[in-house]
Amino acid sequence: MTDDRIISAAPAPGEIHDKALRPQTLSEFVGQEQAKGNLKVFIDAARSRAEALDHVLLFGPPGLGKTTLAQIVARELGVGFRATSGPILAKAGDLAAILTNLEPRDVLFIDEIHRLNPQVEEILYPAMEDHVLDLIIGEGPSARSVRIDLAPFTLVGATTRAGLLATPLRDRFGIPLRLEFYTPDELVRVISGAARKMGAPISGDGALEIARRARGTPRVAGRLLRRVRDFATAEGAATIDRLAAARALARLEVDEAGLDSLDRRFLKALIENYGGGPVGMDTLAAAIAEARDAVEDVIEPYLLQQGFIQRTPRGRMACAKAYAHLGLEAPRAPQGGLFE
Ligand SMILES: Nc1ncnc2c1ncn2[C@@H]1O[C@H](COP(=O)(O)OP(=O)(O)OP(=O)(O)O)[C@@H](O)[C@H]1O
Ligand SMILES: [Mg+2]
Repeated sequence: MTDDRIISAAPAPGEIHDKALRPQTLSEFVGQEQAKGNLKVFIDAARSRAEALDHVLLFGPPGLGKTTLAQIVARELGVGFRATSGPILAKAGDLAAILTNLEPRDVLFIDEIHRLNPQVEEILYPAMEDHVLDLIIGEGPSARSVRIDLAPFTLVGATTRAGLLATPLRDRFGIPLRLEFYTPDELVRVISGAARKMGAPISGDGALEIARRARGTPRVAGRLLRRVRDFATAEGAATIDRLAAARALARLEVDEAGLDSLDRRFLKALIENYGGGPVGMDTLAAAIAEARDAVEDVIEPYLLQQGFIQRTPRGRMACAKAYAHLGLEAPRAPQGGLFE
């Protein structure tokens, strides 16, 4: 299962520390400079006009800080925060109940908004556009529709891939923001901040060692930090330095590039079973016995971003870097059609 991985970007059940480590303000939120810069302008403008902020869509791979950013938006606006998620909202009435309870300018956060049921999505459209709810009361010939006015509110939606949203829904977000993978330097700041909050002394090069292997993802960085700290405690080390971090990460089977056994299994299957591709995602996911969604959300984005694999119209292909990483010889470019 993907979620058992130490470097899985999905939250583990009972990952309680996450909350305490969450940055509380925009200035405390590391990285994502472009998204943050734009957001700050729009938040300041909405505040000064005492209006609800336009609807915000946050998209990007898991664990990059979508939930954290949504909470920060509410805090910076000085308004209330309500959180729910696509799969939880089973019936239109569930969403209606939440919407009618919002105070003016509140932030409603809907995580996994690509998983809304179509009936729920339908009542969301007029709510987002005109701040009204159109409900049908009764059935058959006696059914009638009633319109309820809502307080102006801000919907913050989060999804791993904006392409999963229906176009009419996507178009109703005035502020779409893509979150990017973090650089190792940014992750060093995330890790140092988290270590300080945990009361775990860590050296600069210790933080860098973890950052380099955290797949550009703060949630992974936080999880690795906690495990590395456990190893350091067991060894009686006062400070987490580079060597302590490297030793612990080796024991966790996270390699130099931040790939774990599942990533390596994916690359191996692509190269050894399918000659480096191109091969379809369904075939590949089946080859490593994982759900296609999990592979597309969790494994693939980082491998793509790091240039281990390439997406082509005919399927996924291994790049030279993947062969090199696994210590395999890459085929020559003309025959193999290999990408650099
Ligand atoms: N920019 C950041 N600076 C510092 N810490 C961060 C940052 N972004 C995320 N984190 C930390 O990483 C963890 C994961 O963040 P968060 O839960 O917001 O991710 P997410 O994008 O909502 O993930 P998912 O898509 O899985 O819901 C949290 O513990 C949070 O404190
Ligand atoms: Mg989240």
